[in-house]
Amino acid sequence: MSLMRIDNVSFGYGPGRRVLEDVSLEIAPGDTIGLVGESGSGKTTLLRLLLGLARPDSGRITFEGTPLDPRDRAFMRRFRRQAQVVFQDPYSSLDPRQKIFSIIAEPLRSLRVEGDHARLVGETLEAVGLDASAAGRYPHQFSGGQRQRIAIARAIVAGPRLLLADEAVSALDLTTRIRIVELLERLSRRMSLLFVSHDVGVVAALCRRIVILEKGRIAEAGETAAVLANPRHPYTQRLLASVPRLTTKEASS
Ligand SMILES: Nc1ncnc2c1ncn2[C@@H]1O[C@H](COP(=O)(O)OP(=O)(O)OP(=O)(O)O)[C@@H](O)[C@H]1O
Repeated sequence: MSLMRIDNVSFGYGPGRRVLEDVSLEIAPGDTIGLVGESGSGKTTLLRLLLGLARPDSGRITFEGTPLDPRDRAFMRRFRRQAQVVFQDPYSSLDPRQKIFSIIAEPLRSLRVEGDHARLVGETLEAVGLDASAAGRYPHQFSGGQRQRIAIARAIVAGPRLLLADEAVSALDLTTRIRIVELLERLSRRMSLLFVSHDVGVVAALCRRIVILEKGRIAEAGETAAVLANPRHPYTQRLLASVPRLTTKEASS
């Protein structure tokens, strides 16, 4: 069974222009999918719908076969434990007044996860490449890349099956970006990953499948290597032509 499905979803922020039009997408357990498109193509909007933060005007979104319904609080709490998100900006996404322990443990508290939170936070910090002692410090004591590791730790601490990443490496310098992509690659071996990006190169390095969004519609989708080797849609061809050199998985490892 698929982990998450979007069937024929359309959405607009108000009457008038549609932001997403007849979008269908299936996320299987273990999938790594790159969602690519120019600014304004609707990537973040699709992510918001997937998280249940907005509801489609038409079509259906299901998680493990159950339709997402923000009014069903018990289901949404179970769903939030299974699907977590990392945003672009590691500076604004962490509360500067809270210690790292409190930031990472927040989903454990709000999702009422049982168990030893201190142990879980320590293990998760180590899983993202930070020392467990980081728990006692504040966000300003860390670099941008380290903050993004902290944001990733908060997203994975409750053991989600799906990680959604919205431009999660775009704000980082090149070396840090490669390290965080490597971390996401490692994590993707134990959870599904939907990686939203305008950077085809990073998607080529990280994602087995690629979905290309153009003005709210899926222009092309398939195995990343096949789509990039033989782009059929003119939009994909243009997008690829604008990428001077792709960073392939081999080249970055
Ligand atoms: N809250 C909102 N209210 C009204 N329109 C919005 C809202 N959020 C986004 N839009 C519009 O919806 C369209 C899609 O925006 P969205 O942020 O989903 O695109 P995106 O592909 O993620 O872009 P970017 O790469 O720049 O983040 C844009 O035209 C945008 O102006």
